[in-house]
Formats: sequence, C-alpha cells, structure tokens
Amino acid sequence: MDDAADLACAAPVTKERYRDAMAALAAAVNVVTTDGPAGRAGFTATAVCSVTDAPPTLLVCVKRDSSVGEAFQANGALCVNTLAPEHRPLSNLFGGRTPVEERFAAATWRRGPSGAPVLEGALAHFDCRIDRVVDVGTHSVLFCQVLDIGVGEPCEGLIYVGRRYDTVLACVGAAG
Ligand SMILES: NC(=O)c1ccc[n+]([C@@H]2O[C@H](COP(=O)([O-])OP(=O)(O)OC[C@H]3O[C@@H](n4cnc5c(N)ncnc54)[C@H](O)[C@@H]3O)[C@@H](O)[C@H]2O)c1
Ligand SMILES: Cc1cc2c(cc1C)N(C[C@H](O)[C@H](O)[C@H](O)COP(=O)(O)O)c1[nH]c(=O)[nH]c(=O)c1N2
Repeated sequence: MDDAADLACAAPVTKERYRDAMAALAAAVNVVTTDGPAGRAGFTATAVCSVTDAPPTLLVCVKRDSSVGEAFQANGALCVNTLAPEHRPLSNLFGGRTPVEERFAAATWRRGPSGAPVLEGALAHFDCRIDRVVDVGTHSVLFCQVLDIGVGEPCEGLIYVGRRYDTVLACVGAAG
C-alpha cells in the first residue's frame, strides 16, 4: 500500500473544492442573536453543533470579519434560534448586507435569560453564555453553555443543502 503516492496524486483541497463538498451536507438553519453592552446583533448560521450534554454545550462558528462578530464576544451571551420553514425570508435577511435594525424588524422577539433575543415561533431555541472562544482561520468558534431551552410548536424544520433551502419533518418529542 503506497499511501504517500496516493496522497501525492490527490487534487489539492482548494477553498472551492472544500465548499463544493460542504454544500452536500444538509444543515439546520439558525438565526443566532445577542444583546448587551455591545448592542443587539444577529446572523444566520449553519455552523452550529452540539458538543456535550454535560454540561449542555454547543458551538457556533462566526466569521471574524463579519459586522456582528465582535458584539457576540463583547456581550458574552447568545441565543441559537432554530428556524421553521416560514422563517426562510428571515434567514436571507440575517445572512448579510442588511442593517441590524432591519433584520430584527422582520420578526417578533422576546428577551431570554441571557438578554439575547428569542425568536417567536422558532423550532427550538438555546439561550447561552459564551464560555470559551477559539480562533481557527477566518472564524471564531464560540463554545456556549446552554442556560435555557425552548421547543416550539412547528413540526417542520428549515434546512440548507445544495446551496438551497428545503423542509424536513422535525417533530421534537420531549425525553423524560
Ligand atoms: N460557516 C460559514 O461561515 C458559512 C456557512 C454557510 C454559508 N456561509 C455563507 O453563506 C453564503 C452562501 O453559502 P452557500 O452555502 O450558498 O455557498 P458557498 O459555496 O459559499 O458555501 C458552500 C458551503 O461551504 C461552507 N462554507 C461556505 N463559506 C464558508 C466559510 N467562509 N467558512 C467555512 N465554511 C464555509 C458551508 O458549509 C456552505 O454551506 C456564502 O457567503 C457563505 O460564505 C457561511
Ligand atoms: C444559509 C446561510 C448560512 C450561513 C451564513 C449565511 C447563510 C445565508 N453565514 C453568513 C452570515 O450570516 C453573514 O456573514 C452574517 O450575516 C454577517 O454578515 P454582515 O457582515 O453582517 O453583512 C454564516 N456565517 C458564519 O459566520 N457562520 C455560519 O455558520 C454561517 N452560515
């Protein structure tokens, strides 16, 4: 087995090939919000992942040069709002190039225990304190301890796959 020769023949992993391959992965769509001394901010994120259930921890990857990144770290708190199909326009609004107040004006919010905005009608929400930040390349990985959870009524979730939106059945049953 000549692993070195196989590797030498492989096409280089360019940013474009990486993105093309990542586009094949279906992901839930979230609007991640924050509020506090650094002000209100929010952005659309698919790079959200469960890390451990003890203590309940998730991670969010945010591009460092986005207009919103600094506010999250300065406020030290965020809410992951997982979107239902009706929120597709909201995903586009929070996906960039729209002033922050215009993003929030398009939906109804309440304040979670961390101070971050919680989206009315979300499939689920996870209100968090940001415990640790690790910078990797262009992004900051925010490790977040979950302080409060809500599970909404919708039985369908919004996903992003193949560079487009789709809908999946996502009835969330309570465990015990
Ligand atoms: N993790 C991210 O930062 C991320 C994830 C999804 C989409 N986006 C942004 O949304 C827009 C539309 O994306 P698209 O999926 O239609 O097409 P695309 O070709 O830009 O991205 C395809 C896939 O590659 C990954 N990706 C894209 N940009 C990335 C980045 N800067 N860092 C890490 N992973 C990245 C994501 O999984 C994405 O779904 C682009 O501007 C993209 O940068 C960013
Ligand atoms: C479907 C989809 C998914 C993602 C995004 C976009 C879209 C449309 N964006 C981009 C992100 O939302 C955008 O950069 C922010 O809104 C910040 O943009 P401004 O710098 O404020 O214009 C994004 N950005 C990021 O840092 N992490 C992520 O996981 C994602 N995921």
